[in-house]
Amino acid sequence: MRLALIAHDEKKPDLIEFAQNRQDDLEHLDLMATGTTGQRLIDATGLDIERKESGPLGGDMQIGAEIASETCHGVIFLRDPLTAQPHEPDITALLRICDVHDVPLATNLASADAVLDELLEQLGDEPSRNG
Ligand SMILES: O=C(CO)COP(=O)(O)O
Repeated sequence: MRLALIAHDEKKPDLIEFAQNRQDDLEHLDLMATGTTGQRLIDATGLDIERKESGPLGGDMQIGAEIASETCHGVIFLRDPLTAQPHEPDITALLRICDVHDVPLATNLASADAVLDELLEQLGDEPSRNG
């Protein structure tokens, strides 16, 4: 079961805190992330994460390609809704391809636990919340 983790700069601290709280569960999944998000998560948690390109350099599109190939089964993408992004078309395309393939997608912290729990359930694992 493969999960993609992505956060815009203003939301990276939230995603790091989420990953620390749910580290035991995240270790059961095959993780990937956009470049900077992935490095920040690796530094903070030591989780094994495949790093794609940085979002503005095509990382969102690489994750979108995995979704189209059905090799990515969930996405947690903490978007910054208050800051314009130069690669907005790529972001829109990623959100769209999740809908095309009916892939669970969380775009804020309130729904991130639900996406993670869904993937764990598909794996047959019980979620173990630390937080
Ligand atoms: O821009 C992003 C998603 O649209 C995230 O990219 P980084 O993880 O490289 O900051």
